[in-house]
Amino acid sequence: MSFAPKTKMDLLLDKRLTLSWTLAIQILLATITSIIIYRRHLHPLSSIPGPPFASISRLWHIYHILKGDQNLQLVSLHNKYGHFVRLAHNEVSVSHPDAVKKILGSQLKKGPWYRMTAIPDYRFQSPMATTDPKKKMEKSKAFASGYALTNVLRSEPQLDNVISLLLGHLDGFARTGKEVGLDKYFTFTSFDVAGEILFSSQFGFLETGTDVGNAIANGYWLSMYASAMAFFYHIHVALLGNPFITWLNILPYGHLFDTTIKAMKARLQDKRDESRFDSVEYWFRAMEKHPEKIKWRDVQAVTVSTVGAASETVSCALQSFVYYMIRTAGAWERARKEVIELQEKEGGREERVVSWGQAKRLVYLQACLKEGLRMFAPVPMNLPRVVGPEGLEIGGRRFEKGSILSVNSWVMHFSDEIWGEDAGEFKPERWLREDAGELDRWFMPWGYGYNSCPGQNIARLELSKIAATLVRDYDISQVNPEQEWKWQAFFTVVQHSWPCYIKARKTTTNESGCKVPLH
Ligand code: HEM
Repeated sequence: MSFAPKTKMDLLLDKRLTLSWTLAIQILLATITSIIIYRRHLHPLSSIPGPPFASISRLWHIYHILKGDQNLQLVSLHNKYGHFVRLAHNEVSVSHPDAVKKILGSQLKKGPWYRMTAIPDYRFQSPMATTDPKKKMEKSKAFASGYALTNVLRSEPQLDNVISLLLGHLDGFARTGKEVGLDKYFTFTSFDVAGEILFSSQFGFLETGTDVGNAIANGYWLSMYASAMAFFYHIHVALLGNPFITWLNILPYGHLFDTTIKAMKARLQDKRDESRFDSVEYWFRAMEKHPEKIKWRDVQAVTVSTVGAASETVSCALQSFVYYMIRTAGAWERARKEVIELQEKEGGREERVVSWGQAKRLVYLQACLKEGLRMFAPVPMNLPRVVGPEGLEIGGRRFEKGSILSVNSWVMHFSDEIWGEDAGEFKPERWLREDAGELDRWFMPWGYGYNSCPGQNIARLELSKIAATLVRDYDISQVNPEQEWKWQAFFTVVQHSWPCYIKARKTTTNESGCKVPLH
């Protein structure tokens, strides 16, 4: 290596290099400053109040997504600023009572955020990932039969089998008196139910009593990643959401994806005759009937996205039901009395799982489930729509083409203006009042409008049967009744860390003379 002194030419080059670096940094700083000034003071949304940092970038929102408290932040910001909060430089969160109808109930294009829901990569364009309303509705229509309640009810006996596996675990905890993490068992159940209803095959969580392949634990990180990276879609595609990564099969939801695709492939090949009429069967038939419209990849995309959409959401709703019911004096007993009275009249007490035919008619229980969904909506993210060329007026404000307006179920569900001063309290009775029908206009755990949850009837079926069976056959109490649960609000919000004790109500005496659960 030579250390020869620098020539004049070298020094000149060094100087030029230093100058060009300085210039580059100055240009960069000037650009950033201009962007900040534009977004803060000149942007069409600049008059909307909100956290100062949110008005200049998406990073304020991302920070709270990663922290897991985006929903509560939004609730308190709306309490402070009113109907409109600037959530990011290009997005306004709206809580005006007309928001649900005017924003979600219209046919505005979905925000670019939804593209992220193409799983495992951008080729898998499910209806959820499709942002154009017409295309999205056309796709959804093609798949609607797989979610129709009358069709899904053909699988009720299989659903009962999965629920019985859950009850078997609960009986085990009742027998030993050990504490149980209901979050874990409810999530196992919702995944296995999804597999059973969609493609007649469970993931094996309940059968093994374990998180097979760590799929659910990994889902936590995936949900965090997805909810933040959705705003940097192109980086996501470059990093993970591309065919190469799919081919490498290294994504952490491997077990869920593999089981789903394996079950579907097996069905396509030779096992189709043995299968019952589950959702995938409807979709295969639609594919055969309209090969020009529905391709094999579309069916894969819909099935994979449905597994994701159908699982943690249901677990969250079930946990919410149990948590609020056991913390509300007299609620569990009242719901139990309702099931027992109905079954004394009609029979069904000996059935391991309460039937849908009965569960759907339990008025108080249904009100409790609904109130649980209001208090703890499983999807805590703002649902964004893009204002079209004609602009949009809401609450006396006009928004121009291209503005992103979004509605958050937590914000709507905690609005005193809509629900009254007791908005923050679990009160199932509000759904039994005469004006309850009115309240439905702002009840949006399923979203609202053309993009609302297509699986809501399946969810109600599952939730009603499990909830009715739990209140009838078990007593549940928190290990520490004072302790609040923990949760993080990413793509979905899933609670954890609220251990419970469980007692089985129907007992019998075993050979050793001990009382054990009857089933
Ligand atoms: C308590 C349980 C559930 C809740 C609270 C819930 C809620 C939601 C919400 C809020 C959305 C998004 C709406 C939007 O972006 O505007 C959604 C989408 C979706 N949900 Fe559910 N869901 C639940 C259970 C289910 C179940 C059991 C299934 C299927 C069996 C399902 C299938 C889907 C699908 C496929 C989508 C994407 C819809 C699309 O864009 O086409 N969900 N759900």
